[in-house]
Amino acid sequence: MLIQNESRVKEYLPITGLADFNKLSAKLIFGADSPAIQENRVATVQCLSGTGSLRVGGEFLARHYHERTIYIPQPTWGNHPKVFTLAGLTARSYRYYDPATRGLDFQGLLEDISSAPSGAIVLLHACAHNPTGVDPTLEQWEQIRQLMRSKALLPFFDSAYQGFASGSLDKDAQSVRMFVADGGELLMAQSYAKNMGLYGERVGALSIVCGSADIAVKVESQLKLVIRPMYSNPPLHGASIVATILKDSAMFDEWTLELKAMADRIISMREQLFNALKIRGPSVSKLWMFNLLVHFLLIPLCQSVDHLSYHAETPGDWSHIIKQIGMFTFTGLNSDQVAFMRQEYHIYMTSDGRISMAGLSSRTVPHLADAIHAAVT
Ligand SMILES: Cc1ncc(COP(=O)(O)O)c(CNOCC(=O)O)c1O
Repeated sequence: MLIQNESRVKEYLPITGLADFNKLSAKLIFGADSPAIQENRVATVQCLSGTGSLRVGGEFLARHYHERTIYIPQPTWGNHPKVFTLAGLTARSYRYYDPATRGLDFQGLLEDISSAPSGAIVLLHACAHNPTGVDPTLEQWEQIRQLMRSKALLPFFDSAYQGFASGSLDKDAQSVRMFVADGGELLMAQSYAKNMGLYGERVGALSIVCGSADIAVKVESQLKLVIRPMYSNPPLHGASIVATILKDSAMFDEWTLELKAMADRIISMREQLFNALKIRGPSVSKLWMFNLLVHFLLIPLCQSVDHLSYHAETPGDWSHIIKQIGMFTFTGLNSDQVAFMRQEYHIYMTSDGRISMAGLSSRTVPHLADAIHAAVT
């Protein structure tokens, strides 16, 4: 890979990073025709990957924004609460995942965001929610946008998987672009760790969409005052790789093809795992049978019993595996079942039952399906 500006290979970058990289990153997420970019209302700084972008954004808000509370989805990426708390914000959660359906708790989300104080900050995963793999539909995103704008809540988008979820860079940015299109403000953290495979290069960007070009200039200068004493200026190499690819149409096209192939492979792993589990029969544990008995026999007999909030002890029909999207799947396996699979099948996943679909192959799917089936029956 020929890195442009060879003569600058080891020189410091400015505090805000590689200018080409910043412009191209904003274009990638907001779209080339974004009104915010055309009106120069976007302040973008290169940061140390997604984590660094979130932290710089958090520190900026703690210093300059009137509300210090940030609402974070429950569950979320494990590092989010610490990043924002250490930046000086107060992290609170909003309901996001429904264990019973292994889908979005949309009602709970709306209720919790509605009860946030006016002006509060709300963290939103742009696509491929980590760890659940559950994303709102476009209609639900529109409802979220209307609610947030009506309460003057400040969106802080986190995009660590653009293009990796659906295979389309534009599709995976739709949620963000809906908010930018309404002319409101937002913060946007971008990571190239996954979608460019640049994990260790620590390449990311923070963009703040402002109300005017004049405010964007002021915001950029305040961002420099956050960055300078934190890490002074960002690394050159990774940002040069990204800028070189985004600038060159042939390389960009090659990248989008590779990205789609990676996303399609993950989607195919989901289908293969779902089919492998389906042919192994229903995941019906004894406890699950007992619950069914209680639910359909005993409860109707004693009407006074409140409707038990019924949670399947096991994930049921597994369709959530193909409904969820992106790198991770929230299987619905509990910590005992995860421990069983570790001990008996040497399969390792986080204790909350999250698996990385990228780690699967056609060869390993049958072994995983055997282990899951043994764990839930
Ligand atoms: C939602 C989200 N935001 C931000 C980030 C930060 O990524 P980075 O700082 O590497 O760009 C990540 C990376 N997570 O890593 C995979 C895992 O959960 O084990 C992320 O998932």
